Amino acid sequence: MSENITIHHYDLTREKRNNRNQHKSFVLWFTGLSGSGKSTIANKVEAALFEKNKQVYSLDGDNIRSGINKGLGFTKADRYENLRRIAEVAKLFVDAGNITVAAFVSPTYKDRDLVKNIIGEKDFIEVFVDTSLEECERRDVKGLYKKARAGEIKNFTGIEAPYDAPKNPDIHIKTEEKTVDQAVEEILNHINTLI
Ligand SMILES: Nc1ncnc2c1ncn2[C@@H]1O[C@H](COP(=O)(O)OS(=O)(=O)O)[C@@H](OP(=O)(O)O)[C@H]1O
Ligand SMILES: Nc1ncnc2c1ncn2[C@@H]1O[C@H](COP(=O)(O)OP(=O)(O)O)[C@@H](O)[C@H]1O
Repeated sequence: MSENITIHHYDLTREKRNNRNQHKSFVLWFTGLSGSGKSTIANKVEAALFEKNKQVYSLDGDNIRSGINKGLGFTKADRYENLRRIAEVAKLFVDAGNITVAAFVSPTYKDRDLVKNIIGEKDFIEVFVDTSLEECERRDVKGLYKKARAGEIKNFTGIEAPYDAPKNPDIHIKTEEKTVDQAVEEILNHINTLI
């Protein structure tokens, strides 16, 4: 099948889009436990970039899991497939000239290696939203930890399923030591030369 597919090259390239936008396109990939603060920080980063007239788009977990990835659950294999598709979508958004914000638990080294390889290392900025399990559980924003502890949710990250903390993230946000606004500022400073 794939040997019969021919790739077409379009005249309107990513470089032309980046030139018109006057900034680079890349992925800010947020990883962390449920309730760590990924969505809260990602949302504010997106808003701040939009205010600066940047071309920016967020891939939202709920939309993805109820749309393109409907039917996938939380086994290792389903998470891997979930993240593989998200990475492919993110790559398209980067090609379209967007600063692409993606906030997904993406729990294992294997998951994040896959994502980085699909997107390409030079376009991938890993943001580790580092919040202890104890604090996430204390926040329990959606009441999911309580359910997981009661055995009502299987394979919950941090409880029954692993989370491999990134060893060398591009940006490391410790939310128990920083406010949301400080985290946003740190991320904007990091990408300053790209935007
Ligand atoms: N078993 C289990 N483990 C972890 N999380 C669970 C689970 N079941 C449902 N949820 C909810 O789904 C959100 C995580 O989805 P992701 O697509 O980011 O997960 S993954 O990257 O494929 O691991 C996650 O959202 P966030 O809280 O925003 O991280 C949870 O609300
Ligand atoms: N410094 C902080 N950074 C991010 N979130 C924080 C911080 N302090 C408290 N919070 C709270 O923690 C919760 C994080 O929830 P959320 O952003 O939905 O996490 P996630 O997307 O990782 O599941 C929010 O209620 C947020 O207000």
